[in-house]
Amino acid sequence: MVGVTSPLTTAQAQLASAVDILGYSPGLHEMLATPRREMNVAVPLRRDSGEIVLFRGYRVQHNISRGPGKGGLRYAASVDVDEVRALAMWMTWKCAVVDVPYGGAKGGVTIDPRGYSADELERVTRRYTSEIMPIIGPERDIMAPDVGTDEQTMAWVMDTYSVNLGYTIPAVTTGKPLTVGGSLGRATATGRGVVHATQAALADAGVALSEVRAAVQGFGKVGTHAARWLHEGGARVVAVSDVDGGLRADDGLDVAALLRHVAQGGRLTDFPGGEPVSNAELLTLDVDVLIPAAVEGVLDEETAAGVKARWVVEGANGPTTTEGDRVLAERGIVVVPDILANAGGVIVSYFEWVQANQAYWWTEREIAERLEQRMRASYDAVAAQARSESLTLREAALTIGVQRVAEAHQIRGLYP
Ligand SMILES: NC(=O)C1=CN([C@@H]2O[C@H](COP(=O)(O)OP(=O)(O)OC[C@H]3O[C@@H](n4cnc5c(N)ncnc54)[C@H](OP(=O)(O)O)[C@@H]3O)[C@@H](O)[C@H]2O)C=CC1
Ligand SMILES: O=C(O)CCC(=O)C(=O)O
Repeated sequence: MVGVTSPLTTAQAQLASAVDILGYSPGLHEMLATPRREMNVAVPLRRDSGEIVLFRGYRVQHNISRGPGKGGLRYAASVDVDEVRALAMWMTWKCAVVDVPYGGAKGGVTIDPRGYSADELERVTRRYTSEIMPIIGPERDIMAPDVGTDEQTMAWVMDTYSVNLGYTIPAVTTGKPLTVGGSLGRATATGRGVVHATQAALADAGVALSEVRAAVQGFGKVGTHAARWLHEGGARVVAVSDVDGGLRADDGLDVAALLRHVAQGGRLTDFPGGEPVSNAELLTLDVDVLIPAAVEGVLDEETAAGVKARWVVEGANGPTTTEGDRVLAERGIVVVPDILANAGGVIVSYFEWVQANQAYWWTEREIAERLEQRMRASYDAVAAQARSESLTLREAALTIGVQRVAEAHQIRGLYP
């Protein structure tokens, strides 16, 4: 996507650094680096106009040693198999770091959803699901929304899977609408978890959320809720952006009014309560906390050199390249890594799957409390490892995640 370094290069370099710290053999490294299973499918679509177009679709199960594959489904024109491989690998370490009983998977279709009608997107989703039917299922691989997909997409996937098997199977997807077995709190979970991670990192430095100024890149399913929870927690959100650019207000944006404006169909950049700011400028604003919550690779070596925030909390997957990460570390900027910071989504997806399997629904308060507990416990374990081994938070999170996966292989007898 954005940037010169590909997401797969970044993901592989991160794994290599964890393997180096853990002292693993080349054979084990290769096993951890290699996706367990991949499907590459053609997804034809008859457009509303009658024209036939063809997309590529992928589902990559990077690792299934700790449980079923788990991870989102992305619709974007820039999707390719290597990006999906990287995202699937990050899911593996993420699920292990926050100790949910899953492996890691991800899916993608090379389609820009903005150019297609809802009926067309439904047909694409049903065809893609039918093509990958053999490898998904509530015990095999469970999908969730990612960039360009949403609750409706998950309802179509669940329905297609269910009608093929002849009965309703809500646990095949998470992030579904509540009416078909979705969970309270899933829609807001990733953004909420990002704010729990932010609070935990700030607390390590004796700083309260109410004392900080923050900028959020990306105003989708993650960014909107991150901005909202930051605002509600007393932080001053001074800039937000979407693909068309951003808005800044040095005294703080009225996030509640901005969310209402966007919910009513307004463009973020047309909101009257701020000045324009570009996506590039947003990353180097004079803030305490920077939350990249859009796409990969935006914090490369050059951009990282200009970051003024003291904390970078990765709402997106892979927003920082390996070179960007080195520069941020050298400059003493604390990076709360994606596999920890944005894990709130998969944590509540896990709660949704548990509820669907038991056909018993929890209250919103139970979900919020359990999410916070798990985010806090995961952050504390990563921070303790970072302190005791003199690692960055990313190195600590990766070594915890990679080690848990390697141990699962070892105990199952799959050690090479
Ligand atoms: N959804 C989830 O639960 C989880 C998502 N993530 C990760 O978080 C990130 C965002 O996902 P999500 O919020 O779900 O996706 P959405 O599609 O809901 O939102 C993406 C946002 O990023 C904006 N955007 C797209 N391209 C750019 C760009 N080049 N520069 C700046 N902004 C851009 C979009 O703008 P516009 O709307 O105008 O297109 C939109 O505001 C991804 O990396 C995803 O993998 C991680 C964990 C869980
Ligand atoms: O909720 C999930 O299962 C996974 C969400 C996701 O794709 C991610 O965490 O990157």
